[in-house]
Amino acid sequence: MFKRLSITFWATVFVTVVCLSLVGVDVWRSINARSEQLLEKERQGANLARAMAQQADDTIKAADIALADVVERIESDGRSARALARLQQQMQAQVANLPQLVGLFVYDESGSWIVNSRAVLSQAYNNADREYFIYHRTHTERGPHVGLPVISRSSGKWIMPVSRRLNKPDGSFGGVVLATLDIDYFRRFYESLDLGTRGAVALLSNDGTLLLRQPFDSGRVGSSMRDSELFRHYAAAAGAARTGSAFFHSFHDNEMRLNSFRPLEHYPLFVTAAMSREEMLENWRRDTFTRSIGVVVLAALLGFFGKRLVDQIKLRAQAEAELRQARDALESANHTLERQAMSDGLTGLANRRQFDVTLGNEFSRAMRHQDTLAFIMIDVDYFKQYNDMYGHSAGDEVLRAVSKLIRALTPKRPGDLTARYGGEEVGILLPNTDLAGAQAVAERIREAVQNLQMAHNGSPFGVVTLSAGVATIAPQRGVHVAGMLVEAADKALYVAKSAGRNQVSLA
Ligand SMILES: Nc1nc2c(ncn2[C@@H]2O[C@H](COP(=O)(O)OP(=O)(O)OP(=O)(O)O)[C@@H](O)[C@H]2O)c(=O)[nH]1
Repeated sequence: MFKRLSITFWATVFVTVVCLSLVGVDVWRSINARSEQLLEKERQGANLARAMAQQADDTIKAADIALADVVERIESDGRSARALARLQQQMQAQVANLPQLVGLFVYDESGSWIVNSRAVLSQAYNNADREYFIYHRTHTERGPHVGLPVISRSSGKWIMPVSRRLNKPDGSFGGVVLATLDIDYFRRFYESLDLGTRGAVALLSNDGTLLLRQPFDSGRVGSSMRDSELFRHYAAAAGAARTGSAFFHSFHDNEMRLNSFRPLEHYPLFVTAAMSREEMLENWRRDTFTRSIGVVVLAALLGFFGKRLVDQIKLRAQAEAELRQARDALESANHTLERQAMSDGLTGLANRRQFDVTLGNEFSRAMRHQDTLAFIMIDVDYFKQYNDMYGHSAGDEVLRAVSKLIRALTPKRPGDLTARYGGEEVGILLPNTDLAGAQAVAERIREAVQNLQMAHNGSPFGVVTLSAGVATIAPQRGVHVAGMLVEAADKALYVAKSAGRNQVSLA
């Protein structure tokens, strides 16, 4: 089946396959590069989330340790002026040691300052209305509480409150110990993270309240994100599944981002590092676009030159087919010419030239193989009279009819040859034939012609007859030549004519 398809078909298939492969490989490479890029960004996001969670955990933990210490001292040393003075110094030292701490404060059960790290006690501020104060007054748990960021009444800065409850000796509410963390401390850290220009990070409580977001927007602090895709996903997960990455539309600006989220180890909070999908794929898009243009141009060039190549092949194939046709026509014309050159136009028998060539060849062969070569010379009787009586054309007809008969009755072995030897003479060459065999052939022909009963009033027989002379030779090198065989047959023919015609005579 394949053999029947032309070379141009295969060339077209080849060029098409090469072009499609080029485009296919590039598409495949692009898809792979995209997956790689996303995977790389996912890894980067996970690392950022880990760093953020660690930083938040460490920052809060350090403040919380200070708080626990203060709680322990007040509850064991009491609230005497001396004890508070000593505590104040210690608190001051703690704040100086921890850069994230803005201040440490102790409030009594009414929300008024008892002692703080600043050494200034103003009664102008009362924090009984703060969320963390209300929380501790209404909750008996002794653990730390991370509150919503607020603007500090004493410093005017954004701070994040971390607090613990103070108990009186009877276990009733005795006030609050508060550490205020500098929001700028978090923001500086978040700014150092590489999230691209459209990235965002956030610190949230496990109940879906936004504590802090970068880019910072004071209006969003404390807002609920319970309806966000991120929080719904996080809240539905449990255990190790709370650490992961997924694409979500931003709750704030609807941008599609890859969010890498992770809970804090010691506090009911979690962080998320989010990178814009558009931005993540920007490099990949640019790269793919440039490369695709290159590939398309390359494929177009390949296609263009491939088409030209196919056209050239087509033209060549056409030219070759035409050449083959011309060659075949020439060969057939040559064969015809050859045949015409070697045969006689009137009788269709071999002509004298072919006879001479064949005689030479067969004579040599007989000499080599020490075979006998026979020759019969046939001549139509009283043919001059026939021509004179019936006309030359009728004479030609007789020659044709006689030749046809002779050819039909001559053996068809290789080397046997019937040729028009002269005007109305026909010669039959019979290799490897003895005298008796050749005589039988001659006699059969003579009889058959006579039996044709072609009227010939110029002949004493009344019909066209012929005479034949038969000769054979077993050629020997240096003794015989081919002409001797013809000569002997000719002589025998003369004898047949002299003896009255319509007979076969042997040499
Ligand atoms: N129609 C025709 N006549 C031919 C052709 N070739 C030779 N002849 C004639 O054949 C005749 C041969 O005559 P001759 O050689 O005298 O012998 P004949 O008349 O046949 O007498 P015998 O051979 O002695 O019986 C001549 O008249 C030639 O013109 C030919 O191609 N066509």
